[in-house]
Amino acid sequence: MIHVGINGYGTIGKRVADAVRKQPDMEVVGVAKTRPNFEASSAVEKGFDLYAAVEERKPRFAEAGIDLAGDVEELVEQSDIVVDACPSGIGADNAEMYEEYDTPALLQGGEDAEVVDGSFNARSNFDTVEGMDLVRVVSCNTTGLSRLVAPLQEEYGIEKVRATLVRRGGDPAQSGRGPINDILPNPVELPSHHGPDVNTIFPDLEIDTLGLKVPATLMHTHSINVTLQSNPDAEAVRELLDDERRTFVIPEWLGLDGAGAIKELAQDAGRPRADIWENCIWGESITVEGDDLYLFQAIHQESDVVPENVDAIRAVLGTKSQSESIATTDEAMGLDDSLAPTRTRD
Ligand SMILES: NC(=O)C1=CN([C@@H]2O[C@H](COP(=O)(O)OP(=O)(O)OC[C@H]3O[C@@H](n4cnc5c(N)ncnc54)[C@H](O)[C@@H]3O)[C@@H](O)[C@H]2O)C=CC1
Ligand SMILES: O=C(OP(=O)(O)O)[C@H](O)COP(=O)(O)O
Repeated sequence: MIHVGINGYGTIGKRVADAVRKQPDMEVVGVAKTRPNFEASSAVEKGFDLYAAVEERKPRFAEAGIDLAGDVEELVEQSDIVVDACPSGIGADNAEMYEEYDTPALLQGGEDAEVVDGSFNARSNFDTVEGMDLVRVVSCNTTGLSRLVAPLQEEYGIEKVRATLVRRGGDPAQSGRGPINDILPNPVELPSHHGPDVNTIFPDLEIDTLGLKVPATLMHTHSINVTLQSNPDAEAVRELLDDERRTFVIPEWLGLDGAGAIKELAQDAGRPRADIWENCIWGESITVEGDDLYLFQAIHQESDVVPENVDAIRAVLGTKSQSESIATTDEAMGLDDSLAPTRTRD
């Protein structure tokens, strides 16, 4: 059994904790929280041991009637690996603690590439992180781009990727974020961090990325142009992408016109928290003009990195091969249960 600690139990941390708990080869040691809130309450309800991330705030847990199993340092010491899902920048601050206890850790996409020994995407570079102390699971958008690049690169070769990322303003519970009535170039300078981040996974790839932020909370949407090194027809590209494990090529008949409908489908399919772990690629958008491929895809920012974190645990510890790990993760999480009966998988 791999003993996994989760430090930071918010949007990403709570999802990773649930996914890790479902794995046949993993056990959640506990989760660290800074304060008692609704997420601490649900962690207790789920039976996760709670550890205090900030010593001085321990009395607040006692006042809320929440028992603590210890301090975050104890969690780190007892864990074979820690998934750090703290807000951007805090993961880098925590690196010293992980080093002190000689516990490898996964940081998230909000951290800078320079902070870690390597960046990770299960489909693209699983074998590169074994034995590393500090690994970054790249951001939701970067994960979505990497999953797309990997099969296209292998099958057709890529001359250049140009991606415009229409980013949700905040997650549904982040009531303080925006914009609420605007469309912002964000960042206004090129490239956005996503292109250089994709290059931490594919060092030699030519890629330009532009970002916008819009008043939406459900998903990001990508407008993609890939100049290929060969000229496949659109149907071949559709089949290639449909055969990937963590992509969902949306058939036209489903009538999914946007993120709202996709989330509704996930809810109807009984997905936990209506999560969509796959890239959602509109089948009709897949178009090839000469050697230029175009498509639209939607990315569920709160959950696409969750199976990636699970695979990164095994990749760092070297306990399973890439294909074994991805298959185990997907089966345990229910990712193999397609959102709609559009394909069969071996
Ligand atoms: N929310 C998203 O859409 C995605 C976020 N990420 C990345 O994941 C990381 C976490 O993001 P979210 O889960 O969205 O943030 P969040 O704010 O929802 O959750 C972070 C949690 O960590 C807690 N925390 C704060 N300081 C802490 C400390 N010192 N020790 C332990 N816990 C602490 C917060 O109270 C909160 O519960 C960031 O690097 C972010 O860039 C990556 C992909 C998507
Ligand atoms: O990793 C994410 O997005 P990103 O790939 O645009 O940085 C998550 O959606 C978090 O982004 P945020 O920094 O806007 O909360």
